[in-house]
Amino acid sequence: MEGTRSKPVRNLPETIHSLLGLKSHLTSAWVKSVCNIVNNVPSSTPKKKEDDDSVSSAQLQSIRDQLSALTVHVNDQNKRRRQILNEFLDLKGNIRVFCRVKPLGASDKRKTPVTSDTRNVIIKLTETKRKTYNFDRVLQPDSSQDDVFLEIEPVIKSVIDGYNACIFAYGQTGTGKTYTMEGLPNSPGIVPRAIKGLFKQVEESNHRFEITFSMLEIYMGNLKDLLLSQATKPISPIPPSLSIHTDEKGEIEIENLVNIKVNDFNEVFKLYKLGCRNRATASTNSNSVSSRSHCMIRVSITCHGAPERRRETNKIWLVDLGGSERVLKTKAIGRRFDEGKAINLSLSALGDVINSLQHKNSHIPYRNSTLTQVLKDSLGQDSKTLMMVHISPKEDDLCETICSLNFATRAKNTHLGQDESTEEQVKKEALMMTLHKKMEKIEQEREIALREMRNLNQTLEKFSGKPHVTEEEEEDVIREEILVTPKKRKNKSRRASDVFPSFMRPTANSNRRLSGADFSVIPNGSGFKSRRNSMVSVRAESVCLPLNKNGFGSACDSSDRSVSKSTWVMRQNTADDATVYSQDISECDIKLVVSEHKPKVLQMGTGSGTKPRSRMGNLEKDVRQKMGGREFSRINSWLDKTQLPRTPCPEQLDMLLEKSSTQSFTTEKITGNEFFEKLEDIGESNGGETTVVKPTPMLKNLFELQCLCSSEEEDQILSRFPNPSDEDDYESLCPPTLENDGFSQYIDNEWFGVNNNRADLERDSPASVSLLERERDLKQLLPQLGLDRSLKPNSQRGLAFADGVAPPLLRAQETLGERGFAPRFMQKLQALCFRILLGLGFIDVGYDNDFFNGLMK
Ligand SMILES: Nc1ncnc2c1ncn2[C@@H]1O[C@H](COP(=O)(O)OP(=O)(O)OP(=O)(O)O)[C@@H](O)[C@H]1O
Repeated sequence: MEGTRSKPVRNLPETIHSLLGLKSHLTSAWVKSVCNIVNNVPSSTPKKKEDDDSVSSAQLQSIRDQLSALTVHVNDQNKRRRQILNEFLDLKGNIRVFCRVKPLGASDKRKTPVTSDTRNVIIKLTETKRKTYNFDRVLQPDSSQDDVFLEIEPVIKSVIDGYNACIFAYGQTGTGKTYTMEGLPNSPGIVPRAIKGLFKQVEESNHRFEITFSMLEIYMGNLKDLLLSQATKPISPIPPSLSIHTDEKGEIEIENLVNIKVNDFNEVFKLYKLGCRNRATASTNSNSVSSRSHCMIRVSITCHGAPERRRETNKIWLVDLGGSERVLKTKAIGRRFDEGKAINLSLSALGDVINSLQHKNSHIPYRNSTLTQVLKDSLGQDSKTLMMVHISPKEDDLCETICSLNFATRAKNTHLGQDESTEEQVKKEALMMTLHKKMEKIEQEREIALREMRNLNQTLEKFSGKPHVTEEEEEDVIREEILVTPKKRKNKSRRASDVFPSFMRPTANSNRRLSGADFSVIPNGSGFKSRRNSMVSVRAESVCLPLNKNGFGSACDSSDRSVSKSTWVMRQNTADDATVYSQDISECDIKLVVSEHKPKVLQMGTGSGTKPRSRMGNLEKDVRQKMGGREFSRINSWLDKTQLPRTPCPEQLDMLLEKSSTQSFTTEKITGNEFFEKLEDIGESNGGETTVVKPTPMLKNLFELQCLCSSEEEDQILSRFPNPSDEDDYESLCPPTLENDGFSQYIDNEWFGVNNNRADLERDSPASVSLLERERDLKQLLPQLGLDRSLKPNSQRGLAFADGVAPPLLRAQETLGERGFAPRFMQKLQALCFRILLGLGFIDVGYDNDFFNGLMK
């Protein structure tokens, strides 16, 4: 800089000299032209900018035009692809039957009577007699899960194209149905691959899809929602009964079935795990964890504004059928026998339906079983059906294998296999190959177009700050707004109990049928409160079951009737019933007594004779579950409501930690803390300065967590804590005493480390087992929550916890200041802790004075 500035000074004489030398050139024309240049310099910059602006806006418009053209092009390609795929699947057959042969076990050295090639299964009946069964495809014992999915893929694509589809696994118990459908962690089966495939297709598509997930079970002819946690106690709320309906378009809808919107595979996986836990399995002679029911997964897909799709909303059913086997062979008795009978009856009905469809009969006997009623719109017409028949190559299983193969033969497309001449088959194969190639070409072109669209969108976003929104996407946003808004007004509707005399009010059962888990409240006395402000207790007062000689009546022989009349009741499994659950008993009559809960003033101390707050834990759970009902559309909130106890999931924790500004416990004097504003002025005034305790990150953030109860629930909980308007009313300031129930009896104070006298915790209760399973998670989570850092090295009763004892999550003693706060503070604190417990899902945990005293030490 120095150099450049001094240079003209140094060269000034030379410059003057040269200018003087040039003076002959300083004509008026020269001066004018220089002036022009000089004039143009300042004015040229803004002008250039204007040009840039006009160019970029033109560019933007051109990008938009290109995007619109590409959208049209891709839509067109989608349409063509759909047509070709449909043609391809038509040639293959809309109902296709595959056979999968299970590999022989290492210990099974005997010779197998089953041999196979890619299309045929040959059974050696005697030394001289062989029988051949042919299929659309035979998956031989060495076939992998990849090979299976390769055959499934076109069906998944057709689901994206708006067709209904149904893939089910059929076969004798233990032949690998669950292996094919679910697979193992290292070799996933059809269900995870299909769902992943769907999400991949959705991602690649230029449309917006909404995907929902449901999971149900047909057990003994009755439907059970697998996404609803089973009630474990007699007083738990009864889940809504499911019933099958056909809408005006002929689509099947299952009323009250939980249908949860899912955004990615992980969400589906969580729900799937939840559903599997609720499944009915038992040990049979053939399989130690045999499915005693049909497990059905439904994935529904909605896409608005895609006219090239067959339907706006369509679905795919993925069904793991119950194991078929001759009940004589299994020597099943009692419930096992009934289960086997029910499974066989519904499988036979399924075979009848498929056979009638294949023969294009005028009457299709859908109504013969619950299974076929549910699948009605996904079997036949233009739906894609794929049946995987599983057989065992073992000699011992030969009879079952022949039964399964005969079943499959009935279902098989009569136009395929041996009924076709070789010439016809070759012609068809060639045509299919051509179609396949065409489809591949279109897909490649589409992929290029989509990539280009993505690039253009990025450019557009860079220049204009917002992505290109198609008309369809705009419509979606508007539609979502329209759909979401009315939900908020839901609770304002009047109840039948407000309007009708008692004899006209719906019964508990009809309520359940009509409105899911929404129980009707019978007003008790004149002061009927709205649901928002009243506590409701629900319990089954009496249960009348039509017991026959064999115990509970089997519904399998009247599936039609049982669908509409089935009701749900919990009962404990009897010793001979090893089935993991048994919720649904047909034709039973349940009297529901629903009464309003009146909050009462509580007695101080644990030893009080009367415990007016008894069953409060359950009550809260009831309310939570009831409020849950079918209204949850978000998977996490659904899981929060259905899985107790649970810890915040890792994603929530990440979010929580990210949000957390303070990572360690501190006690300091602050004013106007946001957290305590929520608790109102609970601190003790101290010379004009409010002494409060800065909340721990965990407490603070838990408050914000989604898994905390809704404001409505909070109101209900807080209504149990009387407002101490009258300071002299010491009774009202007593902490609530919740009667221990369920697993809380095993953990009560030990949970919080207040009373360590009880060394021998019982570990065999299912509840305590699940709780202790959580303990491991919680221990791992503590460092993340910053709780471990708050420990004092010599703390006797700090946050350290003995092995095997559940961690004292909320015993953050340092944070809670000194003793001597007014009872009012105690009371508010209890309310807060209760909320946190509820948020964490530990609502069953009983707590009493000791807990709070320990907390305050
Ligand atoms: N193709 C296969 N390759 C490897 N293992 C298999 C295969 N098929 C089945 N198995 C194994 O055989 C066992 C029984 O299989 P699975 O539970 O899937 O049978 P299932 O037909 O679903 O029985 P059920 O009807 O009683 O539920 C499992 O341990 C499974 O891993």
